[in-house]
Amino acid sequence: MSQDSHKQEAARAALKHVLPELTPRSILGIGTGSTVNFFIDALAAEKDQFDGAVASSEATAERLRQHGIPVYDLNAVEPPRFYIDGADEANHRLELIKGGGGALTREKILAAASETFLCIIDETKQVDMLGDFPLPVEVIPMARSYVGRELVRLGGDPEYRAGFTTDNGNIILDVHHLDLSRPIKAEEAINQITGVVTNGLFAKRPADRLFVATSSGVTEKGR
Ligand SMILES: O=C(CO)[C@H](O)[C@H](O)COP(=O)(O)O
Repeated sequence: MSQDSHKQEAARAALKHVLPELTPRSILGIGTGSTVNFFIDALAAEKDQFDGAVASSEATAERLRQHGIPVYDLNAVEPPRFYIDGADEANHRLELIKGGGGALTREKILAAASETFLCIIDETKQVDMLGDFPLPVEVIPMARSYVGRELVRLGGDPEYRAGFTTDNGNIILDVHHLDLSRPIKAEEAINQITGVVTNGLFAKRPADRLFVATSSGVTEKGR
């Protein structure tokens, strides 16, 4: 099975989990990326079963609208019943690295604001220790050099994501070689740097449930 088929399988498993809990008033938080796109495409057939969605990016909002799914401002609705999103890495404690697509800040807001965070990945994203994937850090543009120097002081090797601007008008530094053996500490330390909007470690708010698509089917892990 291809990686895309695995992503699709994980998305289908999450949808199966979500559907029995939806009411016509339910709001869903929807993440960003190729795995979640499979979820959105499958969700479209069920759009009568819930009210609408809050999107973690302009790209996701556009895809939802194309399917006729209403998209709301987070401030205008009740807390989303579920937040569904992919990840770049997930460890056995369901801590994640996210932000490969650059939507990490809105993703973190939705993960925080939603009742239950479901993460959908293919098996290539499963790791024993976070950190092979460079950690995305969203930064206010004028603080780029300062934040870069501070990240070096923390042991990292930041790389400017050239030509990319987030939906919030900021830049991304992808940080290699950080020691993420204590993910909550690292998440807090990086967020303390003035000029950092947030970083892509989801350790203080890990996923509640992880759906991992493997060659022998989808496994589910909960916290
Ligand atoms: O965090 C993300 C976007 O900011 C994505 O969830 C992450 O990059 C995984 O993407 P994909 O499903 O395309 O592999």
